Amino acid sequence: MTVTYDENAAAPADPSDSLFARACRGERTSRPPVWFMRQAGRSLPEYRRLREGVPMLESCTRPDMVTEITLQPVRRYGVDAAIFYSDIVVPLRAVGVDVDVKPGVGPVLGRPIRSRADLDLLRPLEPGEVSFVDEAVRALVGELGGTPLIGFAGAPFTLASYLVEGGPSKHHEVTKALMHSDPELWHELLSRVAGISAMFLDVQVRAGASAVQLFDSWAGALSAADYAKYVHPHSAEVLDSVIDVPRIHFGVGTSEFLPLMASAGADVVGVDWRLPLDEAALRVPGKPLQGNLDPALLGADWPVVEREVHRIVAEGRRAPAHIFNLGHGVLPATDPGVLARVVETVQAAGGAGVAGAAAGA
Ligand SMILES: Cc1c2[nH]c(c1CCC(=O)O)Cc1[nH]c(c(CCC(=O)O)c1C)Cc1[nH]c(c(CCC(=O)O)c1C)Cc1[nH]c(c(C)c1CCC(=O)O)C2
Repeated sequence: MTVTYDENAAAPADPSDSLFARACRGERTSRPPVWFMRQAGRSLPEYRRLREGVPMLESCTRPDMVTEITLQPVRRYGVDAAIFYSDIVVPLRAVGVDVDVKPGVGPVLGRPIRSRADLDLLRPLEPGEVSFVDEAVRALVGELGGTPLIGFAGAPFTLASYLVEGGPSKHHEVTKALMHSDPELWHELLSRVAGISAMFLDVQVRAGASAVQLFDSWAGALSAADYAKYVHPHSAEVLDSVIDVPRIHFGVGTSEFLPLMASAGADVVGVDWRLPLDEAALRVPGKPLQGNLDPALLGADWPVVEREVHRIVAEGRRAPAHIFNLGHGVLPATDPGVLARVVETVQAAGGAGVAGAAAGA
């Protein structure tokens, strides 16, 4: 026994040596790194206190608030990565789109974008228009030390759905009608949104983010054929533009076209709770996977949650590498105590302390 590297010991000083970064590169780790989508936010009392009286999108423009909110779950849970606190519509608002986030609803537009004339509203994002992002990322990278910071953006389809529908939509019917009736307008719209998302990621990466995640939360509303034709090229444009850091590509309900999500340019493929990770590993061979505990199950009795965590850790071993996460974001009513126990359980999995041999390091 010469290997002494303990993966549960204090994080290494360089985020690129972290367990999370190694898993992103496809290295097999002794236990999965763990973080949660929406780990910052309403499930945390300290978040609710800090946000009191400050509108969501305003909080995103205040680097002191962004920094504190991003750090809150890292302190509380000891997760293996931080995710930058912001929102997918922040860069849209920065270019002048009249969008707000309504509590309990989501992003809502003053006026939906549906015609060629409306496209003028979607001009390219200048980095200076989101200087508050640059500032907050730099502050965070300093505070986080060896813990990696994940930057993110909304994928073109998910953002376009909000823009075209004017708000959250169950069936995305106006969006789909536009996509099929006027493909030329559709592609121009997605290409503009892709440029904005790519620049939003670029700002975060240049400021020091260690990885990025592209969220295509509503892509699962599409058929594989429509995804391939109308969306894939634009998501690929965003992912291809990212330099030097790992790219996680996540969608909800996208199990039927997981290989397309991978081929759009993902280093890591995010999987929701519908598809077991061992099955996902067969669909995207060679790709590290991220996921996939059903966030709704966090409300079940602890033995249920614990069994699910163990199942997911075991199934994740069928992939080259696994990053433990939920299958979608933390729900606001989630008990933070349960998330803390999930982190503990994942971090104790896989023979903590005897990391080297199992990690094949
Ligand atoms: C679709 C989407 C949005 N925003 C986002 C997505 C993609 C991920 C997903 O599918 O969940 C991305 C997002 N939004 C937020 C983050 C921060 C980082 C994190 O994950 O912790 C991230 C990564 C903060 C937020 N974004 C939002 C909150 C809640 C705001 C509040 O405190 O009221 C947070 C913490 C608001 C928001 N913004 C959006 C919705 C649907 C909502 C919820 C509206 C509601 O139910 O009140 C759009």
